[in-house]
Amino acid sequence: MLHVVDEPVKVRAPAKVNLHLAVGDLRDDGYHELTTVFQALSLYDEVAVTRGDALTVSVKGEGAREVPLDENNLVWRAAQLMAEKAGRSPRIHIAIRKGIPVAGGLAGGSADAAATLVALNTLWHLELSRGELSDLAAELGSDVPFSLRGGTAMGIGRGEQLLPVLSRSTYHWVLAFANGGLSTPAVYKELDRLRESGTRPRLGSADDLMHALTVGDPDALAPLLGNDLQAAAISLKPQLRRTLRAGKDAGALAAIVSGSGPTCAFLCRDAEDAVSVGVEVSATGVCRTVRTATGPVPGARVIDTDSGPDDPAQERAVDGGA
Ligand SMILES: C[C@](O)(CO)[C@H](O)COP(=O)(O)OP(=O)(O)OC[C@H]1O[C@@H](n2ccc(N)nc2=O)[C@H](O)[C@@H]1O
Ligand SMILES: Nc1ncnc2c1ncn2[C@@H]1O[C@H](COP(=O)(O)OP(=O)(O)OP(=O)(O)O)[C@@H](O)[C@H]1O
Repeated sequence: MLHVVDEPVKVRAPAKVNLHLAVGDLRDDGYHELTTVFQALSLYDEVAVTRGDALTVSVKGEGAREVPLDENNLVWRAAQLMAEKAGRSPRIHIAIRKGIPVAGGLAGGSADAAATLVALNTLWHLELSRGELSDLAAELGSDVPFSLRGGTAMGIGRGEQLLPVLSRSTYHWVLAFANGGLSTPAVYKELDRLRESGTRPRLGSADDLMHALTVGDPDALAPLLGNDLQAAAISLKPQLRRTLRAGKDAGALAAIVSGSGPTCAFLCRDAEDAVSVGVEVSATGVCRTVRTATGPVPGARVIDTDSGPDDPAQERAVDGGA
């Protein structure tokens, strides 16, 4: 699709949940060896890129005040990386509309970075392949290649090397956003500390979970969800226990911390159950707000200007939200 020069290129990128997150040993480079299964969710950030005089960033939406507007923003680094690759200067404005909570364990910053790569590939007519974009994505962060790809995929290495996963059917989720975020490095560090101070069980192989995904039955998938970072996230934010319990009590099939937390994700049997779980969790007051989402959905994609996170079919707040 050829874009008119001054028209913004808008890209929408999804949040993720780790259905399985097995954390191995700490490597010499400071990262942990992972075996993870990602699923992309219908909760989105939107990034609009236009030509400008200099590289500038603006942010609005969910948690916007906590997001840096300088080189500490992942989109800034994504723009610089693309500019280097293209041999040009990044004279652009990047407008981010956040639907994904900041530092929530849902890969919001990674979504924005992936969206920026896709947007600049279009704006500058670079025609980089998905593979080339994925290599650049891996330089920006471990979750960024998955934000680009979406769907359901296994991540190995530090999570950046993706392998295909066969997945049937659509899953229905409730996401409970917490007050405040958790720092990803701090959660990994806490897991190391917990492991040093006692034997903690480690998640086994993802084989059974992968089989359940090929069948597509949420009841079979639910008991197989697992996250080695969950204990560490709870250790840093003990109130997450109550949130997880509220999801189970409300009738969710499973309740897990998403990635490094503190967002909790509740797997539900169908769309109707998701709404009732969301309403009930919201009424308990254990979290800041509640959203329903489905997965898997595609990764970062250029969108038409008249659709996006406000599209009620894509992201819904649960009525009666806290
Ligand atoms: C928790 C997850 O979201 C699960 O998918 C990811 O592992 C985190 O991915 P991310 O936010 O893209 O993380 P990065 O920006 O690559 O790394 C941030 C920090 O998290 C820790 N980190 C991250 C990935 C990994 N495999 N091992 C780690 O120990 C390291 O301290 C690293 O310095
Ligand atoms: N575009 C961005 N959106 C949100 N936070 C950003 C962005 N760029 C940089 N940051 C910084 O990165 C930190 C982590 O943000 P992010 O929302 O990506 O966390 P997360 O969802 O927990 O990440 P992950 O699930 O990949 O570990 C924030 O506290 C913020 O300071």
